Amino acid sequence: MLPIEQVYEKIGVKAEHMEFYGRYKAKVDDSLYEELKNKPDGKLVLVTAINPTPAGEGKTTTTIGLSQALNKLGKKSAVALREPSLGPCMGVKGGATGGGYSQVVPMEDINLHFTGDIHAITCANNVLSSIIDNHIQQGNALKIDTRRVTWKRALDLNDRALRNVIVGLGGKQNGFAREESFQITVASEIMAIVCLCDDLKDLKKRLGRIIIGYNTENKQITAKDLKADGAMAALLKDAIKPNLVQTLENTPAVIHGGPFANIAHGCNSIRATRLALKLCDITVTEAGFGADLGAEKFFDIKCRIAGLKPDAAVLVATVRALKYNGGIARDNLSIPDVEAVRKGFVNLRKHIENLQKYKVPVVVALNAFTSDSEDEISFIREECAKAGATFALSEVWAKGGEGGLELAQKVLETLETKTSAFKPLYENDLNIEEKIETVCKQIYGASKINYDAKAAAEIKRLNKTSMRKLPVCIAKTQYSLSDDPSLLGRPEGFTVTVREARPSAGAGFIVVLLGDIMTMPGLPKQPAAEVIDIDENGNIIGLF
Ligand SMILES: Nc1ncnc2c1ncn2[C@@H]1O[C@H](COP(=O)(O)OP(=O)(O)O)[C@@H](O)[C@H]1O
Ligand SMILES: O=COP(=O)(O)O
Ligand SMILES: [Mg+2]
Repeated sequence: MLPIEQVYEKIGVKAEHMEFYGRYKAKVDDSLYEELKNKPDGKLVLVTAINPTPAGEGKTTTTIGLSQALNKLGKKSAVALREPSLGPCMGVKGGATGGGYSQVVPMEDINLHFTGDIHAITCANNVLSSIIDNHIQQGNALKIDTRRVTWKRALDLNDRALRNVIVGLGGKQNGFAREESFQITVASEIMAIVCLCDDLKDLKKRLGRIIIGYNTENKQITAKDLKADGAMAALLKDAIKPNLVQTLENTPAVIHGGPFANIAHGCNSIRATRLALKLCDITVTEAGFGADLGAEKFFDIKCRIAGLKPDAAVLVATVRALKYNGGIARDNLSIPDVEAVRKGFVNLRKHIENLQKYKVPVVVALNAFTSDSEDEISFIREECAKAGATFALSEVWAKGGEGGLELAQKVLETLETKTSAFKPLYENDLNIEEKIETVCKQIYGASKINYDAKAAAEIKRLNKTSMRKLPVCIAKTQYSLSDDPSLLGRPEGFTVTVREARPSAGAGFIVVLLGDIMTMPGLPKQPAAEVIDIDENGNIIGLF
């Protein structure tokens, strides 16, 4: 690693703009963006993927490798990534710093506590919870209905035992007993607000707008009603500043905000992306899980709110995920099987069609695994050609930037020869059901949408308020285009069920939960935590 100021001096960032967190990490405050804001933006490339296996298909790895390759070709390129959550780190997927020779470093720091942003977001979330319960204990002047507190406590871990708890037990001195639920911090509305706010002033306004629940006269109660917005903003003073680190090839990596894309909007912060666009020719960013989740939310929420216009999209596919979508069990995904690849190819084709609906040029990147066979790779290359999709084989995991030259050249060609006519999928003036229907039918391929009674009533109520014009943020399984994780490939003619709808008035979208999606994941049978350790020299081992 190079001392972090040496990495950023190359793209014009002076040390005086940087707040150092050791030699290899820094934060940057608004003064740098203020100096650069009249500069023209560089190009914006989104990296998304087909529906993944539980291990993930290499979007973050490809994002990093592509940017390294673009730098090798003499372009000034940076990555804009999300921060890892401790949930997956200790759970199934592990960290979120890429892999192989395409990683951001120092990976142990970034994957664990980084610069404390997610801890600060957890505290801001929970100071609001403590103020709510204290308000009720101290006479409840706002007449908060303790059965209708919608605000949840947060913790950045996978802990199913916290999904449904009771707080306030133990008698009068401990407050009023009520049902409570924890969500993982990356699903918190505070995380979304940090990712979508323009600056400190906007952050505070958004925090004040958070709806924490309703009172006994059915009036919605906000964080501002409880005078909590100031303290929350104070706790987030540093968390709203983007983090600067580097890749294994010493190229710039701006990392900030960490919402998942299944239970939240899945994109890194607007502030980090805007900054990267001023600092370099090509910003490569990513959005979580498959294009039905991360890319849809990147386009219809982040780009809409920020006025960003993506210039190209890289759609990551893997032989293993195509076979998984072709019906092969997880344990057999390394066995060559062109027939299974052919069957699963329908998923890739659907995502190509979906991305074309946003009028953004697409490049398919096949993220090569050592277990891939020549026949499987050739089949995918030929089928992409038949589908008229630009294709590149990416070996960035095994070779770093060197392995991404074909992909970088295809992306550069696309940027030079194809124009993006990006447009969100739906207009703000549709009502909430119409927005849900547009995404579910056009992107997922659903033929019918069912609404649980409670969700239908809440949507009916929201349509009568100014929140009718907000975009929807659909939470559903990442494994299937539908809301049923067992329906792989390209399911058609299916029905999805809206279980819950709730306003994130601060973030500026309506959260819509489909199927059995939960906002507090659980740990698996063998959590990654079991293989993480620290040796006598203080080196962390087992983190991946
Ligand atoms: N080509 C590859 N070969 C082997 N492992 C890979 C490859 N690409 C990614 N991985 C690993 O797969 C996991 C998921 O990669 P990641 O880039 O985090 O995917 P995503 O961002 O799509 O979830 C990581 O552990 C990463 O190291
Ligand atoms: O929200 C999920 O992000 P990844 O797909 O990068 O794990
Ligand atoms: Mg990722």
